[in-house]
Amino acid sequence: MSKYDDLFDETAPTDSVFAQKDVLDPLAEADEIIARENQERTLATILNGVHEGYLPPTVSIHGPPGTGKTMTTRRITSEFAARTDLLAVEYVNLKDCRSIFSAANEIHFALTGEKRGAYEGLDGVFEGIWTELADYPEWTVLLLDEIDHVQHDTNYDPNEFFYRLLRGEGKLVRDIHLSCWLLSNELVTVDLRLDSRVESVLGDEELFFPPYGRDTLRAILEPRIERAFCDGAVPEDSFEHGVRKAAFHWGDARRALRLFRRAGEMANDRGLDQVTIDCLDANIEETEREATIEKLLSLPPKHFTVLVGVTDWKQTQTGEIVQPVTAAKIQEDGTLTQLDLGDRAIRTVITELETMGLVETWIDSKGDEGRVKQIQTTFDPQWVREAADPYLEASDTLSSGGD
Ligand SMILES: Nc1ncnc2c1ncn2[C@@H]1O[C@H](COP(=O)(O)OP(=O)(O)OP(=O)(O)O)[C@@H](O)[C@H]1O
Repeated sequence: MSKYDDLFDETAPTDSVFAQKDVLDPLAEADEIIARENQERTLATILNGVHEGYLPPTVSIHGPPGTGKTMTTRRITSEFAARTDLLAVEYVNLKDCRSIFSAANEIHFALTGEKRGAYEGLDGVFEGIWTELADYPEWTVLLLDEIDHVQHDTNYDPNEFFYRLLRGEGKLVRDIHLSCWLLSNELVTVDLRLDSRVESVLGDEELFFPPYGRDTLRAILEPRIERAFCDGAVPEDSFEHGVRKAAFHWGDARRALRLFRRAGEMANDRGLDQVTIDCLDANIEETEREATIEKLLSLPPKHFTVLVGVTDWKQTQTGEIVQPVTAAKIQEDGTLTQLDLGDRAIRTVITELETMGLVETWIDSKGDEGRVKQIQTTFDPQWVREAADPYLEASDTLSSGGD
């Protein structure tokens, strides 16, 4: 027997708690969309506008991660398109687009299967988009997922991108009816500094997907847990506990699925035949850490930099991060000077970070200094440090020293 025979024998699933683990993969198509009837109805009503000759130029679909935005929007648009020749739908994910040009090129690719060379510029890409769309059905819905990843870059301004997409000459000349549905978590407009001509179109139609509460998460998870695990492997009290924790911490179906998958893996590792409450609890912190780091990585540069300022201004000799801090202390941070953020800008960003639930603030009376705002992260500040390297790697703005 080779060492690999032993290895594979040792790691082979015997007495696994799982019956069909892939049912817990959030990318697997859910059979049914649960508890999004209102959103489905709103989107269906918008789509039915084609029978009256009108679709809004934009529909902003926003809400926290894992709340069913992508799944609901893709399903309803494709079901509608399958029932009429009047409308086509295309889906583009902009998550990995690091520049305005690459975002436009990604749309070009979705429509034509090809990308344009950088030398053709935004003009070339949009010309290609309009030429292709001219041969599409009368109406096209373009789903632009993770639109909040589009950022200022050194060559183009997002206003330019949105203006061309929504109002472009090439589109008008060819009389193309395009409705752009913009899917995002939050803050599409905050860091883009969009001008009023673009903002007025972006504000067209809005649809919010709130986080899931306990009952909805239970309804989403129940059929999947039942299929994913062996009979009796997830006792009622463990299931309820997991649902309650997931609703409390995230309200996010994707993370809830991940939590149960991990807890099941832990039960297997421990040789248990049931997923215990302990297995769930042990994985909550890890899922929370991943969730927060994911959120940090999707922040605009100035928000991320201010968080670095909040967590980085002072450490003890053992490397412990000292919190809370004041806005004045944050300003002492070197990276902030690179981005040239003034006192007011920092305060605005802090308020936005607070709205996102990433920091908490309070006012302290400091004798002669008067009243001073104290700021600290709502999560383990070390996670900002963990996110820093991958963030810098992906960011043109910060790694090149600001724009
Ligand atoms: N209402 C629901 N019914 C059934 N499954 C759901 C529902 N909402 C979410 N899910 C599950 O969670 C996964 C994640 O949902 P989805 O990708 O639609 O979230 P999202 O809001 O677009 O997230 P993000 O903002 O991170 O892109 C889905 O693939 C599906 O497995």
